[in-house]
Amino acid sequence: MSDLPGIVITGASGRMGQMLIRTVTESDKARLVGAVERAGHDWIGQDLGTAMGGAPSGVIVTDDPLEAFSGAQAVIDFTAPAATREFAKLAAQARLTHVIGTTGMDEDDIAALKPCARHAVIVRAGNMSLGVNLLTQLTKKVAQALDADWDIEVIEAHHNKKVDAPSGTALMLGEAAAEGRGIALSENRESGRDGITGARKRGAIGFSAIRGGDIVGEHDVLFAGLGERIILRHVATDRAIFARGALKAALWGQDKAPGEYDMMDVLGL
Ligand SMILES: NC(=O)C1=CN([C@@H]2O[C@H](COP(=O)(O)OP(=O)(O)OC[C@H]3O[C@@H](n4cnc5c(N)ncnc54)[C@H](OP(=O)(O)O)[C@@H]3O)[C@@H](O)[C@H]2O)C=CC1
Ligand SMILES: O=C(O)C1=N[C@H](C(=O)O)C[C@H](O)C1
Repeated sequence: MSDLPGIVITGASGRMGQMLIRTVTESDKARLVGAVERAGHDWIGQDLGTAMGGAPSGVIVTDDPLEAFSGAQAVIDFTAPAATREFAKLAAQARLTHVIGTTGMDEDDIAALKPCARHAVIVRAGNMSLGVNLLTQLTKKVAQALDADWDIEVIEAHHNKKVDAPSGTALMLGEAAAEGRGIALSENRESGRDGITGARKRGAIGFSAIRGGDIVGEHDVLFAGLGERIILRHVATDRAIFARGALKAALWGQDKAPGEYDMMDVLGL
């Protein structure tokens, strides 16, 4: 039996689930040992490779996460907030590295991870790509250099199946801008403008979301001053960038102490 870290993918049939399965399967640094889907899903009990329209893989899709986690070293989870909360408890029980890409988690969801991080290495980020994590650092630096005469707006675009807004990435970028400016995002966030909104509040950090077609993910951080604008932009054209980052995080977590980490820790940024 190989001693490469064994990885389980949750939400196996999803857009990211399938991309993660391909990424882990093609990697020579890890092996795919489990695939989890929701009870009642068509894929349950089927060979994963066959379900994905390819050759048999030897991994049977299960709706029993605890069973899948028991033979693994890491779980990569891009699903939904309620599912991620449940997976976090089970990953802690099995002492796994839990890589969380799920977005749209509220304060309660995030607080629920804390006790799990006493037993599991949790790496969570709204975006696992190298490019966006670099952009986050750049955003913080630019915001540090500019005062509130420069209005900050985060504009994001995603495919028409996305269920949460602003995107996890937009919130990461907004947090970085707020940190650079030395303010709390929660007290300065402005989103969903419609109707007679009144003039823009000085110092606000604005968010706008576009949804359409098959857009993978695009993010602009706009710094609008008097007579000039700076735009920092990231364009994702392939979901493989998120999957590669997530696999890197799962491997990185193997020799770390339990706790909560993000992609900045993984990438050393
Ligand atoms: N951090 C990052 O870098 C990135 C994060 N994301 C985030 O990842 C998440 C998933 O995105 P995407 O793949 O596009 O979405 P999809 O809807 O395509 O996939 C989500 C998958 O999770 C499954 N799922 C939901 N609830 C459960 C459950 N209780 N048990 C088992 N499986 C469950 C869904 O099953 P079912 O269809 O039956 O509901 C589905 O297969 C989103 O939050 C998205 O924002 C996406 C890309 C990058
Ligand atoms: O749902 C998506 O697709 C994506 N979600 C993440 C987010 O909310 O920022 C990352 C990426 O932009 C794709």
